[in-house]
Amino acid sequence: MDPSAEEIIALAEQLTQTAKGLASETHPPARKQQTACLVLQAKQLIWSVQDPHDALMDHIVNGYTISACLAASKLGIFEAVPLTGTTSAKQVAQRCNAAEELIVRLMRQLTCVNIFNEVRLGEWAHNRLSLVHSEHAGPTSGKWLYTVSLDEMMPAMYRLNHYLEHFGNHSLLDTYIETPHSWFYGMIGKNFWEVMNSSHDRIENFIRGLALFDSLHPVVAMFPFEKILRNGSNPKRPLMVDIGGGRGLALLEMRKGCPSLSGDLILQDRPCVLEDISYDDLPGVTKMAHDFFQEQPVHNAQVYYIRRVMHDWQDNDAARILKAIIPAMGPDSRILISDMAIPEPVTSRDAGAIWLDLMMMSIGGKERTIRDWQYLAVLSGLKLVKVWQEPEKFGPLCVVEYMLPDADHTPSLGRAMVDGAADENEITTPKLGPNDGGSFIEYDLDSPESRDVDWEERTVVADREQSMEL
Ligand SMILES: C[S@@+](CC[C@H](N)C(=O)[O-])C[C@H]1O[C@@H](n2cnc3c(N)ncnc32)[C@H](O)[C@@H]1O
Repeated sequence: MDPSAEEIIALAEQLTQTAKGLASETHPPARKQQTACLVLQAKQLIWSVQDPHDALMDHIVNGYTISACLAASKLGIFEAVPLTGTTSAKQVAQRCNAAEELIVRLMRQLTCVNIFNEVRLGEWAHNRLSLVHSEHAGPTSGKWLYTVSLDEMMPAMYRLNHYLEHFGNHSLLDTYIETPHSWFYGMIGKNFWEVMNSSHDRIENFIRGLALFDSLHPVVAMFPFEKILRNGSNPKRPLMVDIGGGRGLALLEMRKGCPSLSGDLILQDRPCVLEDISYDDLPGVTKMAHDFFQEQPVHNAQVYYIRRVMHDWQDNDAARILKAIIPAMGPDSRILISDMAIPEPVTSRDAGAIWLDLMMMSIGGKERTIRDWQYLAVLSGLKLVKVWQEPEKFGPLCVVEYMLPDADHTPSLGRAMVDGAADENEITTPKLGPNDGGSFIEYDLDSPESRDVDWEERTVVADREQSMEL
């Protein structure tokens, strides 16, 4: 079980090689990738050599670090320490209107995990790991991500074992109103949105935090809209309906990023969400109150777009949302779902995203694997054309492309991207033979091995396939 000296040396040498490569790399995206690789290799080295009890202790420390971070954030400690220079615990205590001893004890915990430097006894300065928590970091501050992910959502999931003890081990997966989240906040009988809307601060903080996730979840970069929609584009035909579109930011990105496409952009959401959005916020976008469980009123749009919505819903309700769109679809209309496709099997490099599935579990939702997206297509009576995914750029985020089962257009573009040989006109308007079935290939639901995995070591030994073509 314990690694041999040779294995440890090999891991350390691998790390040195990656560090040397990084030192000579100047291209920012490549540097980012190499840095991620270096961090993963460093973690692998630690996991190999660390005493298992020490590793367990690290998890315990993490739990307490989180509570120290949240309390520090609430007290304003991250802002009370100046951007440059140092400050004493006494000054921080005065600025935060809190007891000095409290400040010292919280900052000690943070200092131990390299959030803040204690430059002299009782005197602290920011470092790169503390600054990101602070409003000093401007719009990229992680503060609001923390507020949503940890302050609002985590306490419920942290108590999952108590929830299961109370409701039983077969509960949770078929309810939205008896969830860990609604239970923790004493609002059994209310769904997630009702709990969120129960306080103005709560929903405000949530929306603010969610907005930060926007920059991590692009629209135009994840699907070749202009290439695929070009031939069907027509000023008289709706271009895109953003269903459950929130504040409509996806549509703004679409208009800006795809200038060659014409047609209306329509934002659908609940009336209370749309009320707050002015015309100036969303120039050129039509707002339309619509309950997505009711039949879709906009017919023959090129795209029915659904981002970060389906993961709120379990399969039967997710299928209801999709079935409500089907009667409105034209022969070449597409449903594009931008969510996540959990890699199977997961590995350590997926940890930065997989936690979202547990967060969704706490409110009765779920993230899906490609097989789950396939299942949802069958349940809804749709054809899964392709799952667009570029793990190196966007991790497990993906765009799932559904069409009507007998759709007369399918995007062979994906294949062309792989082959690099097809003529562009052929690509966008392929004519299929009666049994062609488009790019719909059989997916073996019993075999999750979409990655080449060394099961002995449980490490990925080859790159995950990009944009899995189905
Ligand atoms: C997580 S947000 C995603 C918002 C947006 N698509 C984005 O990516 O920023 C889920 C959205 O679904 C909307 N929603 C929830 N139930 C709905 C319903 N029955 N009909 C229409 N929209 C609904 C919510 O109001 C919210 O804006």
